Amino acid sequence: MTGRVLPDPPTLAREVANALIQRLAEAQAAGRVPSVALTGGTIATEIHRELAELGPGSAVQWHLVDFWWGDERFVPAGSADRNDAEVLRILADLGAASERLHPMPAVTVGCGSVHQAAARYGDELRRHGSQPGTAGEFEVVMLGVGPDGHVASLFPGHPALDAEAVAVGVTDSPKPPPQRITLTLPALNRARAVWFVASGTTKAEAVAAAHRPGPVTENPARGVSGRLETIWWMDADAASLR
Ligand SMILES: O=C1O[C@H](COP(=O)(O)O)[C@@H](O)[C@H](O)[C@H]1O
Repeated sequence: MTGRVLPDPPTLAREVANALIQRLAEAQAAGRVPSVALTGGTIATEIHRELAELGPGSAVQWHLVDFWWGDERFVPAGSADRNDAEVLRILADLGAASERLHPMPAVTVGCGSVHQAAARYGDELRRHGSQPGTAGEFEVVMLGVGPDGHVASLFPGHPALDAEAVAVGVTDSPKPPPQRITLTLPALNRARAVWFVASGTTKAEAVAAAHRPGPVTENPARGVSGRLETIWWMDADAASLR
């Protein structure tokens, strides 16, 4: 596990966006079509805005990247509550291929329950992973961290932490909105690299706890790591209690 500490949120966001661009370009140069799992959250929003600035003219072929989400709020498409609300437009502007954008299902008339929607997303990810030419794993999983140590929509003490399916529905998220879809620990752990992103003093205790050994159910961030790399990207405030 590696820690990268940047002085403040803007510097952190720029550094992570630059690193992601570099990682995607390297993966493409090595002949891979990388899959990235995006996250929601305060610092993630800033990272996405930096991608919008730095992405054009970079070495990344944006139409040859698959974008997935680690979790999503099960609300109507376009709702400001959705993790994909702003970044979908940013990715489209960068030239991402519409068939390589994989937003989690939104609430629509007749869409079924959040559990059915989660199962559909899991099927989509499994189908993609079994296609020839795909490694079936994420190049990078990005994860914001809640003040309670939640990652994606995997909350402390929640039964979803024990799920073995690829994605599950959550109906009782302690953080609103209550209905969410989340990738599970086994799915998030199918990653070459896991990058946690955390900023601000409200995250400091959760970040420190994630670095201590202990039960995953107390701090879900403890349960995720990359096969080749796990990086904690933090600003100085988030890193202050490590
Ligand atoms: O609800 C969520 O919260 C976390 C962290 O968000 P933040 O605003 O406290 O940084 C986020 O990572 C997750 O994707 C999201 O659904």
